[in-house]
Amino acid sequence: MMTTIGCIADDYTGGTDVAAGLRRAGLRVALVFGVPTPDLSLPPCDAAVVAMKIRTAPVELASRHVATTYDWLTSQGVQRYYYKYCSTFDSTPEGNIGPITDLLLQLTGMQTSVICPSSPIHGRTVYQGHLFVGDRLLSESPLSSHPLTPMTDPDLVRFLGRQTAGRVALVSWPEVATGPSAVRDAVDRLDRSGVRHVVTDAISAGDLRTVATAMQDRSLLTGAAGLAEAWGQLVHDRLYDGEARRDGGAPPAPGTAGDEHSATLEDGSAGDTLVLAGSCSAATLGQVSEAKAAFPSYRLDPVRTPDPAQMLEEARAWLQAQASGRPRLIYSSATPAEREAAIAAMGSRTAEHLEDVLGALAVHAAAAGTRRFVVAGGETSGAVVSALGIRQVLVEDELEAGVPWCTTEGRRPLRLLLKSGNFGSSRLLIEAAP
Ligand SMILES: Nc1ncnc2c1ncn2[C@@H]1O[C@H](COP(=O)(O)OP(=O)(O)OP(=O)(O)O)[C@@H](O)[C@H]1O
Ligand SMILES: O=C(O)[C@@H](O)C(=O)CO
Repeated sequence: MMTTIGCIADDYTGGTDVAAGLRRAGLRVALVFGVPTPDLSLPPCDAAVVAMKIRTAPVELASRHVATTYDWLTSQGVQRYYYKYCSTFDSTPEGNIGPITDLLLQLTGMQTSVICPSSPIHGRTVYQGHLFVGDRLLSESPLSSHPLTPMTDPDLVRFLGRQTAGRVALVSWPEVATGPSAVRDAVDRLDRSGVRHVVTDAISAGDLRTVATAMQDRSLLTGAAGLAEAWGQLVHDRLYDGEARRDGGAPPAPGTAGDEHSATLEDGSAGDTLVLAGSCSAATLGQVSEAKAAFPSYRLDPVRTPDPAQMLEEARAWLQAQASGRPRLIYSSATPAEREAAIAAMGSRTAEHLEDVLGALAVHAAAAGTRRFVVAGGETSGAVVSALGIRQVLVEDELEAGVPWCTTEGRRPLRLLLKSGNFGSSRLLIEAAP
């Protein structure tokens, strides 16, 4: 079986989100965490997602990781590439969306790419080049106070223009509404005039389908999970001509069936769930507040304990004192004012320290027998998954849109739910930890 789409996601929850979208499109999806090493090979799948931790990495480092990943995907037979960034375009004026797209254009030999973060299933839409979160402009949404990538400019053409030397232009909604050939003609025209990045409006799943149809034969598309799902549907229809979309379709693990994995875990340790929250998004803060009322919780508070080693020690002692077989929550999630106080107490590396502490706590819990981990936040998920040494997972059912369960291979699999900061209903953490 040929792997048709190779997707490079710039953070771990972005990886699970896009894997869920491709799976929803009916494709068999493999999900790899971190820069793949040459010894790693893909299981049979239609689409492969490599989830990386490069959203806020220095441009040079992120570019190196992407080039290595691109080569690896190519060595696995991939011929079409998707660069998945956040549906809220999380990045800084320095990068990395512009520089990484430029690099992938160069590697694929393409002149232009579409830039389409629209993901209506999550309430993200792009109109006249402006990114909306629900009914608010990006700059008026809670993303404007994100701890790592505060998004204060909703104009994607202008904002991306700061990240790249390439020309950026817009294909606006009236052209998208006209249909795939109008979009194709508009992009071709811009292509000929030297434009490298074409922001495309899209306010509905139908618009994404139009953009995907127009661009489906290109070697490189970029966007959030929405465009990937639309592209995945076209690929599915081509690969499985006339077949109904299968419900999911994770690739089978060598020697075991995914369902057996789930059954073992559900039988033995469903209650023994550790919830780790590092996301400070509005959605996560609401979910943490509900979860705190439902099961034992512990707050990592840099103001109370500014020394990271001591913070880890105290949290580990708390964890050890909890009865096993019950959900537990450890969180650093905080409001903007609390974060400011945290940074004043712990210093400029506060975010990194907190990620490290949460990762170390996951390792500690796994050694003590916990098999289910629920993690809130992309960077936080990256830290936890790396600390646990997880390289590859099967993508299974979504608990909520864009939040799928993932299962590791092997005799004692771990179940992971990696939740994007802004995703999910207020009860998501409770639903995830029965
Ligand atoms: N109390 C705190 N003070 C300062 N920084 C914090 C605090 N708690 C968490 N952080 C940091 O904030 C960052 C949150 O980013 P993360 O990607 O995990 O969540 P998110 O951005 O909401 O999620 P996503 O990327 O999925 O949208 C992490 O680096 C985390 O360590
Ligand atoms: O696109 C999104 O909003 C998410 O998949 C994400 O990238 C969160 O980090």
